Amino acid sequence: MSVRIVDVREVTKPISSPIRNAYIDFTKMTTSLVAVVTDAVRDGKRVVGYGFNSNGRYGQGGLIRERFAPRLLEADPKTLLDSSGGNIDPDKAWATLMSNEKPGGHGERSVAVGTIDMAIWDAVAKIAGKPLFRLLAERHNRTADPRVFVYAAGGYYYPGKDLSALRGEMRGYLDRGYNVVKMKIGGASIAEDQERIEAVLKEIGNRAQLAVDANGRFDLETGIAYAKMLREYPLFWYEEVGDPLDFQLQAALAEFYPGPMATGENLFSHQDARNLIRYGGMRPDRDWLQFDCALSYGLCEYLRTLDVLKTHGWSPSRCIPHGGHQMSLNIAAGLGLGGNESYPDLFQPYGGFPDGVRVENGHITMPDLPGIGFEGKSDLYTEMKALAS
Ligand SMILES: O=C([O-])CC(=O)C(=O)O
Ligand SMILES: [Mg+2]
Repeated sequence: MSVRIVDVREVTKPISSPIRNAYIDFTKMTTSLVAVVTDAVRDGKRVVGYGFNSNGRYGQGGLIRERFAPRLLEADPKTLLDSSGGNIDPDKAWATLMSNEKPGGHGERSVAVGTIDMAIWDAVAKIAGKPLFRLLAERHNRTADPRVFVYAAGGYYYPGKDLSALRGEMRGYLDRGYNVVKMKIGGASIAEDQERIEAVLKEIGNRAQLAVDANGRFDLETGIAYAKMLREYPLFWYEEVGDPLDFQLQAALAEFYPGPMATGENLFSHQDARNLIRYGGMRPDRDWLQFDCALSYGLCEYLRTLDVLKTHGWSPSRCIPHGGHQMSLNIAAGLGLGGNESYPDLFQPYGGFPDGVRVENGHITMPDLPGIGFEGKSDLYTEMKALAS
């Protein structure tokens, strides 16, 4: 039985909150929600794949509706099929989306394509009748591991938030089963940030580790000043110190920071990822890579990024993607990434886990739901269904 994409729908939704990192506030943040409607039927229901983009970049309604969705809908349906003819080939769909696009200049376009790519993979796994993580493991001759490390990201600057509120937030994450928590730095003076870090470390004691995230705010001098302060603490990582494309800054920083560094959430292509690995001084024995497929041309591109890493001696287990969505949970469980971010109280209903999934010892276990598993998260699925119906 042949399959066809009959519609691609997009709606832009708010994911706003009054939080602030060192670079932006999220008072006007939005996301694009996409439905790829097929004519396939499984369990008596039409198969619809869903996707959305991660926080930090805004909804991509214009690009999706005007440029990318029409390419998919105008393509000869046969050119999008796999060799069996019974399912969509995500790489063929991806090539169609990217037809007549020049190389370079990754950003915004990569978010739009990543969002549609998520919906296509969801549809492909649903048509195959499998969880996406199991489909990926099979296609890559691996054994899926449904148990995935997750950490709690938060610790934002927030109007009126004092140290006791910050400590309370972190205590809440430990009570929910996390053993790594993350907080923002670089949005206050170094003395004030040090006070915030010490307050959190006192709160979490030896029950958890702390990661800190500067969101690309620092120049080299400030990044080094913070490195000298931070290296006195046993941190899980020091994240995104300077501009995402300033590989020389990242490499210079390694000389002042022996502990783990993390970066990559604002690199949007395998070529940019390769430049980070070539020139950024990142160390495969301790550092972490945070490329987020939902911002960077999707899973088809992420697979190319993983190939780049392999060529340069990096294990997929050094990747813990940004974004806190179920797509990266599937990639982690299927392809052996080191884990995934999560934001326990933010960006709902898009982030998080299917209903009933609990964090235990810093890990979740993926339920066996067809596709990415969105149908298992009722608040999210309510929004998705409204778009498709
Ligand atoms: O605050 C943000 O933009 C999100 C972020 O950096 C992260 O989750 O690492
Ligand atoms: Mg970050």
